[in-house]
Amino acid sequence: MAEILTSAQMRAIEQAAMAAGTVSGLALMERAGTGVVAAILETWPALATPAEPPCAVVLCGPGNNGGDGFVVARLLADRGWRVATYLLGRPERLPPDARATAEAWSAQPGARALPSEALAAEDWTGCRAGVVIDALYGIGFRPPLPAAAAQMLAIAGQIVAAHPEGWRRVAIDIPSGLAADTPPPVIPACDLVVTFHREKPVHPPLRAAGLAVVTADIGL
Ligand SMILES: NC(=O)C1=CN([C@@H]2O[C@H](COP(=O)(O)OP(=O)(O)OC[C@H]3O[C@@H](n4cnc5c(N)ncnc54)[C@H](O)[C@@H]3O)[C@@H](O)[C@H]2O)[C@H](O)CC1
Ligand SMILES: [K+]
Repeated sequence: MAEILTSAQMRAIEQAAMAAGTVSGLALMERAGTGVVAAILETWPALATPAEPPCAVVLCGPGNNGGDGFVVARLLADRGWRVATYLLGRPERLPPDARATAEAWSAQPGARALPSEALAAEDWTGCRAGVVIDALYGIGFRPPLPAAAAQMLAIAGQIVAAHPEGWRRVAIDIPSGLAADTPPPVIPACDLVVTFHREKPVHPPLRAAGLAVVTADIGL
C-alpha cells in the first residue's frame, strides 16, 4: 500500500527537490501535465485515435494547479484537439511557473486562452467527445469554494450533461472544492482524478466512492 502524504509533506518533498537543484518547479509542472494527458489517454483509449478532434475545456485557477492545466491544454492541442482555457483571475497574478505555462500555451498558434467570464456551455454543444479539465485548485485550496469557481464548474457540468456519453470530467490533483488533507464531505461528479507522486488523505475516500484515482509519477 503506497504511503499517503499530507499536502505539507508533498510541498516539503517538492521544495527539497527544487532546493537540491535536482528539478525545477517548471519541470515538475510539465511532468504533471504530461502525466494527466497520459492518464486521460490510458483511461479512454478512443481519445488517442479519435475519428474527429475531441474537445477540451480547461478551467484554470489562480495558482500552480492552473499552471498544470495550461500544460495539459498545450499538449492536447499538439494532438490536434480543439482546446480552450478559461482563467479564473488575472494572468499577471499567476505564480511564476504557472505564468510560464500560461504564456507557452497562449503562444500556440490559434490558442484560445480566455477569461473565466467567457465560458459558455453553448460554445461546446457541437463537440460530441471531449474532456472538461478541472485545474482550478489543488493542494493549495482551503474551503469554501469561491462563487466564481463554483459557477465555472456548474457550466462545465452543463457541457457534460449535453453529451453524457461523450464528455468526461477530469480533476487535476484534487476535485476543486475539496481540501487535500481531510475526507471529502461530498463526492463530486468526476470521472478521473490524477494526483502526483503519492495520494493525499482526500483520495482514498474518493476511490472508495467509485471515482477513478490515478497517481502520476513526476520524478520525485
Ligand atoms: N512547482 C510546484 O509547486 C508544482 C505544483 N503542482 C501543482 O500545483 C498545485 C498547488 O499549487 P498552489 O499554487 O500551491 O495552489 P492551488 O493552485 O491549489 O491554489 C491556487 C491558489 O488559490 C488560493 N486559494 C486557496 N483556497 C482559496 C479559496 N477558498 N478562495 C480563493 N482562493 C483560494 C491560494 O492562494 C492558492 O495559492 C498542486 O495541486 C499541483 O496541481 C504540480 O503538479 C507539481 C509542481
Ligand atoms: K483541481
